[in-house]
Amino acid sequence: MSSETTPGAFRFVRAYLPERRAFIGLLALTLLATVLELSVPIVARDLIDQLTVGSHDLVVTSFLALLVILAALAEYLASVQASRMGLDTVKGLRFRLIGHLVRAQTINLHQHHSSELAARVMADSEELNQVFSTDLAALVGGVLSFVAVLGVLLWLDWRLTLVILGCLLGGAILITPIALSMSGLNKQILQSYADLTRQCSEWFRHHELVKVYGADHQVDVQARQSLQQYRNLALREARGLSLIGPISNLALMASLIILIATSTYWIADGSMTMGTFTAFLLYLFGLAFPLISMGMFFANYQKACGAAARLQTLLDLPFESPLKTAAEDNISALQVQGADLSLNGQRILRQLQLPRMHKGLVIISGPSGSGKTSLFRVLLGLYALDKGEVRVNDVPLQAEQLASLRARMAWVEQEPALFQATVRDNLCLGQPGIASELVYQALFEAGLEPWLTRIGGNLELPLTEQNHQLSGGEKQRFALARALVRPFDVLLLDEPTSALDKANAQQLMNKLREIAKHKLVLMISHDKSLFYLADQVLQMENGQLAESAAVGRTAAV
Ligand SMILES: Nc1ncnc2c1ncn2[C@@H]1O[C@H](COP(=O)(O)OP(=O)(O)OP(=O)(O)O)[C@@H](O)[C@H]1O
Repeated sequence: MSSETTPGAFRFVRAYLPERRAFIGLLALTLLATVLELSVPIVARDLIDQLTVGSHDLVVTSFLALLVILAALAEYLASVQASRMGLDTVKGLRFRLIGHLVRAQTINLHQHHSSELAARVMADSEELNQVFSTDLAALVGGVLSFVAVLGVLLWLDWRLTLVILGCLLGGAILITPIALSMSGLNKQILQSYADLTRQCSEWFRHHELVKVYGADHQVDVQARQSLQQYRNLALREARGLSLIGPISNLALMASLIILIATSTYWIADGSMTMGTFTAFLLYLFGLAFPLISMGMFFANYQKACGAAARLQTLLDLPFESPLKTAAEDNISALQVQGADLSLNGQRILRQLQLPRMHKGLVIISGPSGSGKTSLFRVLLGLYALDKGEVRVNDVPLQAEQLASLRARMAWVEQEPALFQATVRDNLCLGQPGIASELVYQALFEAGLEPWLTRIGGNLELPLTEQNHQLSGGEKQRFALARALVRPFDVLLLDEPTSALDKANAQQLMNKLREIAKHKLVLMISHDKSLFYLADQVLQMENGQLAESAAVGRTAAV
């Protein structure tokens, strides 16, 4: 489905709606509640007619009390069932959205702010929850009781019924355009909410920068503007929704006045009993409330359609590869042939050729912006090439092999990304259940023994969002430890020594040389003093390989 089409909210959530059984349950409970509620005025009429002639039957009174209690119980159960259905629906939808977004193509995700995506997954879907829980139950009950009440009223007095119905339908007609305007407005409100969430997240995440650069006043200005914009949109919506109540009340009041005026006349001339009048009064609400709930459903459904359209654009983001579990194939050789890559109209890699590599330490160097990190992303399958191929074990890499490829690769990013999670969870990413001994070993191998001692060897220590528990260099080594925890054939390191002092850099290089005896280690570095340790140095320039030099080591590549 294209992002331009607005899917009906029903069509959009169809896949996540609960089983038919749940709907039948809701319908049965609502039907029961409606029948019980509709029986109350009839029994009340008999009781009042008895009281007006001075008699009183205890059985009728007890029956009426029982009906009221049972009606309340059935209504309660129907309401719980509706909430359960709404919550299950939104749970399924959110699960699909989260799963889709973590598997969507990296390049598309780069266009969105993570907080905005999070806000959309949670806030937009909440609109659908409202419609498919409370409103849906009210609608089902409303339609049932509307039809039943209409039948009873026509039987009691058809002329009066038609007059009252006319007043109520007039109210419903007035409400319709208000409801219809909700879809577009709600899209704007949700976008404004997502924008605000993104801005807040940026301000709070970079609060130190904001303080040091005295940008707090700038934040004030932007915050005031964004909050005002959100408030104005929400107020427009509130104005629309607030009209529904008074219009409904007006229609109800007009009906009531007509009902009382005509009934007084008929009671006086003896053609209507007090009991029938009371029943009519009670049933009037049975007509008005369903109409109000239908109006609310209609308005909220329009809002939900706006939310569904926004969420559909997220589900339209293409997947990076078909979902497949990783196979156990080892990577014995890696090569790049004629790689072309453009991002946002800019050519990043141009006919790049990388020699066939199988083990050893290869350093990739070159000026800033020459495409080294992008090359790593290509090797990891995060960026898809426009032309050319990555060859794994001498065969062109296919999208469906990505999971297998990644299962044999370990990546140490340029700016180590750490989760706000425990040390263990950060290190065992994608490898839950790894023994603590292996985690400690990876930390030792990455040269983090002193840090581990400082935190008392506590793998359950939670890292904060800003990861202040680690220095810049420690973060780099922590990212290396995360890579070393997993089994791999190829280790990709993006400037791993940039934040290390000489001693730690030397220690890291010794470790990499050791690994390179059996595995392929690709390392991006600007540090020429390390080149002598490499088996090969590849020099990149302007998205191409400028130079390739075998250095006097084992020359295993
Ligand atoms: N997702 C993207 N969207 C747009 N441009 C991108 C994207 N990723 C990388 N680029 C651009 O590609 C070019 C190469 O970036 P890359 O990070 O690969 O360079 P690099 O050689 O690793 O640089 P450095 O040594 O400074 O880390 C840069 O100009 C960058 O702006």
